[in-house]
Amino acid sequence: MKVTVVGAGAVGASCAEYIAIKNFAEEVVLVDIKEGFAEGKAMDLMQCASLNGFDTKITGVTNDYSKTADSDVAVITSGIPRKPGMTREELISTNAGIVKQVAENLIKNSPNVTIIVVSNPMDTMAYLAHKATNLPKNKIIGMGGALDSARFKYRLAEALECPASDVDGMVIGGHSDTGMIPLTRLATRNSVPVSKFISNDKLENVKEETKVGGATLTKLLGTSAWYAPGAAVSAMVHAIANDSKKMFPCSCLLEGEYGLKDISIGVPAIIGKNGIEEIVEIELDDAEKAKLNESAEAVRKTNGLL
Ligand SMILES: NC(=O)c1ccc[n+]([C@@H]2O[C@H](COP(=O)([O-])OP(=O)(O)OC[C@H]3O[C@@H](n4cnc5c(N)ncnc54)[C@H](O)[C@@H]3O)[C@@H](O)[C@H]2O)c1
Repeated sequence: MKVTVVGAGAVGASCAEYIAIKNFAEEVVLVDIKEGFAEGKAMDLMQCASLNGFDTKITGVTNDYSKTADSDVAVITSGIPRKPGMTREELISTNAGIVKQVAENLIKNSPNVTIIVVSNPMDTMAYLAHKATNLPKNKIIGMGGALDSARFKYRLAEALECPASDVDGMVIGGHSDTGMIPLTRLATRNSVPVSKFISNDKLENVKEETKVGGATLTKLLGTSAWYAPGAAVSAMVHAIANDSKKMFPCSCLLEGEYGLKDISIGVPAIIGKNGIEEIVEIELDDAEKAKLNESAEAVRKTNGLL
């Protein structure tokens, strides 16, 4: 498998590193617009090969898409991240132009590529990638829910005072501080509803901490996070490479599922060699349905700024 990662910054490089460490891809091409930056990151990462025991070949190029030709998967992380106090939506004016141009360059060189969009505001950037490339809807996946769900599980494990591997949970909806919907009703610890272990107040707190998970880190770091975002993308790339049919909540173009149309937003989907193999429609209660509709309205408002 050949993977292109556009943007060799914090998230792009972390994603390339996790892909290499998992040792399932033949080649990762890092692309950046900053002269020499991707080449430098690729060289640094390749110097980990003998230490971390991987054979994946990582190369870096400055804005040369000919080197990305025939990629199976491309990850778009190019663009600016938020600074403390900013919302993801505020990045649209800079990132929309970058994502559109990058998506067009990618498909010129890899017409059969599956694209994973990471740049924010992610749901709108995934929608834009659909419009810019006209790829089949299963070939463009927005990464948000995989990360938000990992953050949800982290907060659940913290509240339950148990290992994260004991808990399961999912976040759907828009990838924004207000649009995320952590599904506390369905979260479990080894199949037992988490409400058996913690109070409703604590569960409400977990939900709120999850929603501002990115903002909390941005405040601490001065820029947005990269390790968990990189790990979340690499898990999705791995599912495509292995045709694992693993379920991730991710931003999918909806055509009537969940009663929504012409919008890319976070819902559970099966990920395999064809990208989105199937959108899974789970039964939501009335409150969750209302939240999803509200979240979709907010995403549509941001889409209107394109
Ligand atoms: N979806 C998510 O869950 C999630 C999580 C974290 C970050 N993000 C988003 O990912 C993006 C990247 O974040 P980061 O922390 O890696 O930022 P960063 O600044 O560290 O890296 C971005 C890189 O993109 C490059 N770039 C800019 N324009 C480009 C172009 N036209 N072509 C190629 N490269 C270009 C920059 O030179 C830079 O190296 C941001 O928009 C951020 O908000 C999304």
